[in-house]
Amino acid sequence: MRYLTAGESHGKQLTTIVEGLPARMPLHREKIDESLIRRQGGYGRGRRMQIEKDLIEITGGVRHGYTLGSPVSLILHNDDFTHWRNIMGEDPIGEDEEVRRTISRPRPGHADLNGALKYGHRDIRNVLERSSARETAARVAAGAVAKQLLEELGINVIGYVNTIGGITASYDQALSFAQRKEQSEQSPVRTLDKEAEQTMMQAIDDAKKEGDSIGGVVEVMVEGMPAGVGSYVHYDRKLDARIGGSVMSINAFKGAEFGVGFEAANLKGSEVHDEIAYNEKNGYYRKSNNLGGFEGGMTTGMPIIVKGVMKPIPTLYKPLQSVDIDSKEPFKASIERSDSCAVPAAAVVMEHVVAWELAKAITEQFPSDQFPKLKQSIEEYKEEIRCF
Ligand SMILES: Cc1cc2nc3c(=O)[nH]c(=O)nc-3n(C[C@H](O)[C@H](O)[C@H](O)COP(=O)(O)O)c2cc1C
Ligand SMILES: C=C(O[C@@H]1CC(C(=O)O)=C[C@@H](OP(=O)(O)O)[C@H]1O)C(=O)O
Repeated sequence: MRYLTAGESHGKQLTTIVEGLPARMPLHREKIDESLIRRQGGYGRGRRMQIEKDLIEITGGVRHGYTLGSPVSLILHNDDFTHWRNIMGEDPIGEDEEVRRTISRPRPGHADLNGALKYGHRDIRNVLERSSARETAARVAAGAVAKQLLEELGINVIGYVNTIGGITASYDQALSFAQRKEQSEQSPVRTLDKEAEQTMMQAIDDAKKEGDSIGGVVEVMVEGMPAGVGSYVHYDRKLDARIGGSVMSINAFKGAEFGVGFEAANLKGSEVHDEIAYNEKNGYYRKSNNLGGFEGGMTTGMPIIVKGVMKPIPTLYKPLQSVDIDSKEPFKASIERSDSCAVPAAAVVMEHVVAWELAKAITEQFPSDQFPKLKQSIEEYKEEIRCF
């Protein structure tokens, strides 16, 4: 499976083309919409999210609620385009001053300066339109398709907030998938810790008041993945590495860790490695899950626990020092309308990029032209490893 996205933040629409999905898989548009609406929410977002109402239009690859095996094409209209028609239209510009006004003061922390240098854009708008995290809506659409494939196979994925602006949620590690899902969905900051929620919201308000921004950590939990998905034989088939790369590809994400992650550096082997046990009902299982569901680039069959760290949003209402690329004079960076904290929204994005990588690995490993055969093959594999 693979997908491509196209579209600018204030352009007409975002397009996602998903290729390689099994044929005859049920696909519900409403479930994609649910994911998109969840991504739009979360405390700390700016005014743009009040303008957009992200709903998907399926324009190919699906008939009467089932995939055909042909590419699935998903369209997401940018409602804000009506305000940007002059600035973002594809036709050559005329003499209108308003249209020709360009952005020449790159924001530290965004893609502005590097993108301008790389593509030779003197108008930084040509960079920021595509580097904007608006594109994560198109990625969530692809992930929502992947989630439907996984759900049909009994695999569930949920993302929630672990830390915002230095405030870390504390919660019982034994919380079930269903509890994590319910609690995160009820929380305005999508955390599992009711007490930390208020302090997190206060931290977002404080940052906003100061014209500043804050980041955080999000966590994704996956239940129901059978052991042995992924591979140890080549770097590019190690599933934890693929997930890590995908998490890092989310705008503003700076790192990923599985299970105890970086803390492993401070622990002994006996404190890290998850002892192996067996019972007839479930087959092999681990007595702990310190490694977050991966060994040797393959799933262990334990829940996958992966964290991603998001830096603070680069656009600041109290802008940082920058250099105007026209005059070369020092200036304050340009101020674009912005979120002050997008960590809760990013939890939904990460949930969907992880889901994509899992669905992709499954369709590579099992026969996947026809969805009923894929489902049957996974059932047989689960039984095989239970008795192994
Ligand atoms: C959901 C989400 C919303 C974001 N909103 C903004 C925003 O409003 N303003 C901003 O400057 N950056 C925002 N970002 C972060 C930038 O898109 C990101 O920092 C930029 O693309 C540069 O890429 P890098 O940080 O990965 O290096 C957001 C990121 C995510 C995931
Ligand atoms: C549009 C989205 O996020 C945008 C991501 C973003 C950025 O620089 O990454 C900047 C802001 O764009 P705007 O200036 O239009 O308000 C965010 O709103 C979205 O998440 O759908």
